[in-house]
Amino acid sequence: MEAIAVSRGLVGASRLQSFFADTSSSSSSSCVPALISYAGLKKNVCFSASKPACELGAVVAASRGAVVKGNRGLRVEAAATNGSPQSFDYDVVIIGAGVGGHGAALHAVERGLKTAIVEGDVVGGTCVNRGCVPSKALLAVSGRMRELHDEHHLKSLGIQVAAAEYDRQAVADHANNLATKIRGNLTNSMKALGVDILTGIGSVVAPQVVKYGRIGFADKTITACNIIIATGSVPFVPPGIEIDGKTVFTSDHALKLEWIPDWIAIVGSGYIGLEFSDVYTALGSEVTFIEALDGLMPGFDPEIGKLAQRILINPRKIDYHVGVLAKKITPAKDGKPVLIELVDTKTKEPKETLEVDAALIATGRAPFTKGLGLENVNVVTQRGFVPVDERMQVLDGEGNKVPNLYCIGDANGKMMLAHAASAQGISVIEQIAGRDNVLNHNSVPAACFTHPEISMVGLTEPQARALAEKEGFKVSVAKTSFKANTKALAENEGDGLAKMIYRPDTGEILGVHILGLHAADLIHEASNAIAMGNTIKDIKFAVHAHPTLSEVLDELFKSAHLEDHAVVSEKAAEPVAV
Ligand SMILES: Cc1cc2nc3c(=O)[nH]c(=O)nc-3n(C[C@H](O)[C@H](O)[C@H](O)COP(=O)(O)OP(=O)(O)OC[C@H]3O[C@@H](n4cnc5c(N)ncnc54)[C@H](O)[C@@H]3O)c2cc1C
Ligand SMILES: NC(=O)c1ccc[n+]([C@@H]2O[C@H](COP(=O)([O-])OP(=O)(O)OC[C@H]3O[C@@H](n4cnc5c(N)ncnc54)[C@H](O)[C@@H]3O)[C@@H](O)[C@H]2O)c1
Repeated sequence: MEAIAVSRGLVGASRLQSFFADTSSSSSSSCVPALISYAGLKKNVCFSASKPACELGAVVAASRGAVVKGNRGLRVEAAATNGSPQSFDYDVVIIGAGVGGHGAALHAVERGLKTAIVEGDVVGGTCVNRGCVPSKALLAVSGRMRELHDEHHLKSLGIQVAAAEYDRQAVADHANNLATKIRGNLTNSMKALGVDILTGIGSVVAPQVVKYGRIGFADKTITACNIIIATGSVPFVPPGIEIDGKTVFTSDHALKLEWIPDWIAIVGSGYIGLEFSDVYTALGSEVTFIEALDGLMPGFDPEIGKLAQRILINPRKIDYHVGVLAKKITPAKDGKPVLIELVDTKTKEPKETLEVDAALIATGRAPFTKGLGLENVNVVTQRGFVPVDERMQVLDGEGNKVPNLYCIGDANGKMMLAHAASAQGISVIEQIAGRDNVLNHNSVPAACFTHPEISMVGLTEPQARALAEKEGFKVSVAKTSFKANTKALAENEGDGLAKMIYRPDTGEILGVHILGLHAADLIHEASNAIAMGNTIKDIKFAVHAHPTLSEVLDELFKSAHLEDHAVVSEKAAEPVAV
């Protein structure tokens, strides 16, 4: 047997001792036998199909005979393989350098894993270049414009300003410059930590083998103990809609802010539609929403959606058509406007035809997984999404885990948010490093950066009630208004609501939804509580500085009515030494 060294992954000596002390042996049909030795101890192991060559949080192979700092002497004597390479160029190779891939890469280095990231376009992916970052730059401008144009609001604070104007190109430059800056930050952070950034389109050509290079000329091959797919998503454009990038466009084009249409139809009233309606109306456009479902913002908690309609839609130059699909959209041509043919969503009967200056298509996103070579590892995508289990481990056509292959971020469709992609990446690296980790997606917050903002975590009220009915528990709802908050009133921003859905018997927080000033920042007290498994009884005695917006949540937790046995938690009742 040929000896190969264990690379990088630093495993504590005590953990190694207990590993060798454990005499139980594992076996499976796809067992890969190997002899591990450390400080005179020897153990026959079986690298299971689900974790071949990645035992002990250490990663087997890489440079033969290399001495590894921290695990000097830990050796694996020839783990034979089942078609996989016997040694690897990298412990982890990530395909796609968006926020998901970036988060995974940084954490992999922290865990001592040799890491490469393959990027076919520019570092930063959607979020940095065509998503969160430039859109928030535009929203920063729309927030200020909105305030400066709100004479009533300013007067009530005693402020007078001359009419505010904006320079479209300068606003567009702000968004573009910010994306460039953040892209540079991401690239530098990976380079500084020693992540190899490999340029080209990557694909999986065999288990633990990645090819990359120019499209059609992918001629470089690397091997990896673990592969993480993080290839993200692209705008989904329904059939019948013709994109010309000028008068009919997606968020990819809209973020460049090449012009401000007088009248723009926004197809889809989800996150993108809502955020862009905030931008366009602040910059002077009139907006018409076209929404397939029966109400605007169907993804939000219905009560928050209704309030959002009162605050973010009705007072603005926005009208809407709901329950209709944009069946056909023709770009403006030869002096003719953009034509939008609407049909009833349910009956498909033709409704009216709209004539507008521009149309933004914000009807969701499609996974970017074509050409990834997933068929080489027997993986069948579902509507393009890569099927994964709760640990982001890729599942094959028969529902079995594909060893050493993970998929994170938009490409798996679990939760299309930047921080969710990154959190999934970190969770995967933890597993690769030998620490089991399952991300609780119910604790992942989301925010829509309108003015004011909307944020949420966990279940909506209808979702919670459906679950309660199925599992047989009671649900209660607590609410607090921004109108009762001193800081919000000092800012003259009393419009808003915080709502918590919870179990009165246990104090478990099922969901929190906020609409109001800085809602996107406020949500973290609730999301962290859910992530940590804290109940209302644990946090209702926590002290909040006065006067702050965070007192909105303080009031929310305090106003919950818990059943007697749930009121005093052990933690809260513990005497505190002074
Ligand atoms: C307008 C807009 C605003 C948004 N705002 C927010 C927000 O405020 N907050 C939020 O949380 N989320 C927001 N999102 C969503 C967020 O951008 C995505 O959830 C996030 O970018 C997903 O990250 P990812 O790493 O999975 O994929 P991506 O960011 O899409 O990155 C994937 C990367 O993989 C590369 N790639 C693809 N295929 C290959 C291949 N075969 N080989 C090599 N490289 C490949 C791509 O070039 C890309 O760089 C927004 C999205 C949009 C469109
Ligand atoms: N602040 C943020 O976190 C943020 C901002 C922007 C985007 N995103 C992410 O990007 C993703 C895409 O955003 P999005 O707004 O495009 O999608 P979305 O899924 O949030 O909303 C799409 C909306 O379009 C409607 N729709 C779909 N097809 C239609 C049709 N043919 N005609 C009319 N209406 C139609 C849907 O009913 C839905 O309301 C989301 O998953 C979101 O998580 C997040």
